[in-house]
Amino acid sequence: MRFAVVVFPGSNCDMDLVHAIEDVLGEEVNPVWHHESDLSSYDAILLPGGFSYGDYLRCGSLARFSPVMDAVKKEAEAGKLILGICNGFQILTEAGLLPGALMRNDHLQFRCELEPVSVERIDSAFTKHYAEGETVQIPIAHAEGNYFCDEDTLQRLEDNGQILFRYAGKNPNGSIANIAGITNEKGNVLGMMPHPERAIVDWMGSPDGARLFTSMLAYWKENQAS
Ligand SMILES: NC(=O)CC[C@H](N)C(=O)O
Repeated sequence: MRFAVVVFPGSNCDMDLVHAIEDVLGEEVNPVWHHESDLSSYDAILLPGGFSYGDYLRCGSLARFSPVMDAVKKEAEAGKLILGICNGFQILTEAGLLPGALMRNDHLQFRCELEPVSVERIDSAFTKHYAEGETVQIPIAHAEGNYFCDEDTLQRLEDNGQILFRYAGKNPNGSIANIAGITNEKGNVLGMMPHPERAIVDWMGSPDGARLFTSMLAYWKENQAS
């Protein structure tokens, strides 16, 4: 399986993601500069965390105009797996690949802490290696993780099972319905505020993020076979 990690000016979790894919999966992974216009040779595209374009105007609002985003949209439509983590999630909402928006945390502080997160369904491409009803520990690190959408959109997210992760402890940012991560309707595009690449082995505080990556690989292998 070939992974692309898109690097925007201001990304700072790109190499963490590259190492996570190498260490957890041992699969091929390439950092790809945001000027790239063809991602067709990749099976999965990862948008990392950070401060793209210095978070000017609004997190992700400038990165969504990067040339690479047309290619990301094209591969998303083709059904490839797209994962946006933190700033990557913000870019996916700004680009319209996911509904809703990420606003400033309600307390206006940057929060960096290990967070209990409930896995809402395990029949998705990203969560098949988790257990039903499991609460995992994955760190957050953001100032704008306060997910918001209108009531109709929220109802649709709930009805379609698009909410994959919710904060299971005290809501750390004011996010509506405790949302920590959502997919698109087809389920191949995931945006999440917690950082699974920062939780892949015990010494990091939790190994729980690793299974998100192993889930993606297992899903891809199954789809290859069919
Ligand atoms: N770790 C990150 O990706 C941070 C995202 C964004 N810069 C924020 O503070 O919300």
